[in-house]
Formats: sequence, structure tokens, C-alpha cells
Amino acid sequence: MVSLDEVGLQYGGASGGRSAPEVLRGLTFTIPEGGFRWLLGPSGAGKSSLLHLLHLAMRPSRGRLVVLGTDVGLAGRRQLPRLRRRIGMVFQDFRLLAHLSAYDNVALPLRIAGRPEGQIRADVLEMLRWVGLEGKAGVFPSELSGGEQQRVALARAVVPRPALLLADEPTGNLDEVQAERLIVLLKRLNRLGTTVVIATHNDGLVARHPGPSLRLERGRLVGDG
Ligand SMILES: Nc1ncnc2c1ncn2[C@@H]1O[C@H](COP(=O)(O)OP(=O)(O)OP(=O)(O)O)[C@@H](O)[C@H]1O
Repeated sequence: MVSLDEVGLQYGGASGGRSAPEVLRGLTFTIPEGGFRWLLGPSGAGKSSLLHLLHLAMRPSRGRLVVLGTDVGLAGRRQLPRLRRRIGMVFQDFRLLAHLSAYDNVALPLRIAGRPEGQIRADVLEMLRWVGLEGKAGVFPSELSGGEQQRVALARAVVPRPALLLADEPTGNLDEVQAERLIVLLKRLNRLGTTVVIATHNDGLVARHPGPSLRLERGRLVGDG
């Protein structure tokens, strides 16, 4: 469950000085466990900033933010990294490591978490199968299409089995067919119980996959439902 109560964000923190404007203001909404939300709004509305907050990259400058049952403002320093491991993120520019194969990119979060190599293999191969890339395990990102790279990035985000999956313009660099394929995967993940939030400008995609949405304008929530 994700819940915001009068959340505001000022880059530089609450002590960022009077000159720093609030880029998010008075945000109050809840996403239930296993819920789905499109995150919509014009450029500069604050969509990425909101995803950064939900990804715990920043703390709100004001208000109360609860992510997966933890009050972020009250959480200790040690609690946040643990909580963050339960959150997956997919970016528009994929952010794969160029010197690692598709397999090793997907394996990375499990290796960082210290999972023994023997346990990793089955999960990584299952993930690559899930995104339709079982034949490309040994291939490097530069040899994959944009859609394939994004599916590797999705597999990497999903392999630790996050409870919350955030995606920031995940189809921004993809053609329509690849974009469609990615959204189908994200919606399937949501049906399996993961809470999913997708920020997008792609109105066609939203029209083809109607679902509840949060709409931001100039840092304020102007639509929820
Ligand atoms: N690191 C930063 N430091 C200061 N201000 C920032 C920073 N990142 C974003 N902003 C400001 O916050 C506001 C919201 O930006 P944000 O990137 O969240 O919007 P967005 O809705 O995701 O836009 P887009 O759709 O173009 O990606 C903008 O005014 C932007 O200039």
C-alpha cells in the first residue's frame, strides 16, 4: 500500500531555502496493495519527482508518505535500504550495464543481495523467459533492440520480486509494437499482485489499456480515479 497525506517536495529539502519552489504540493492519495495507476500530466508536472519519492530516492519536504506499510518520515536509516529492495524501477533509457550480458544484467540485483549463484540461475532464466528473451541470455545490450533492452530492464526490476514496480516513461524510446508488448507485461505483473505505477505521455497507450490514473499539473494532483 502507498499512501500520501499532504505531501510536498522541494529540491534541496525543506531547508532548501525560500528560493527553492515546491515541485510537488499537497499530494493526498492512496494506492491499495496490488493496485494499478497511470501517472499522467504535462512535462514538468512532477511525475518523475513523485516516482523518485515513491522509490525513496528523496524524502518529502512535508506531509506523510507511507510506502509498503512503512512511514518513510519515521523510518530509520537502516530500514530504508531494506524497504527499497522491495521496490523495482524501470526508466525510459533502460539503464542497463553495457559490459554485462542480458543474463548478468538480470542477475545483478540478486548478486548484490548476496544470493548464492546456484539459486540465481533458475530465477534469471525464468525472468528472461517471462519477457520473451530466453534465447538472448548471452547477448549484450548493444546487440539488442530498444524493446528487447527495455524487457531486460523489466526482468532486472522484477527478479527480486518487488511488491511495488515503478516505471518512468518506460515506452518513451520504443515503437508502438514494443511499447504495447511492455505494457502487456506490466499489466500481467499487476494481475499477479504487484502494485504498478506507470508515468507516461503516451495517450494512445492509456486509451488502449484503460485503468485508474493520477493526473498531476504543476505539482498538484488534479485527477485521481
Ligand atoms: N534535481 C532537480 N533539482 C531541482 N529541480 C528539479 C530537479 N528535477 C526536477 N526538477 C523540477 O521539478 C519540476 C518537476 O519535474 P519532473 O521531472 O518531476 O516533471 P515530469 O512531470 O516528470 O516531466 P517530464 O514529463 O518532462 O519528465 C520541474 O519544474 C523541474 O524543473
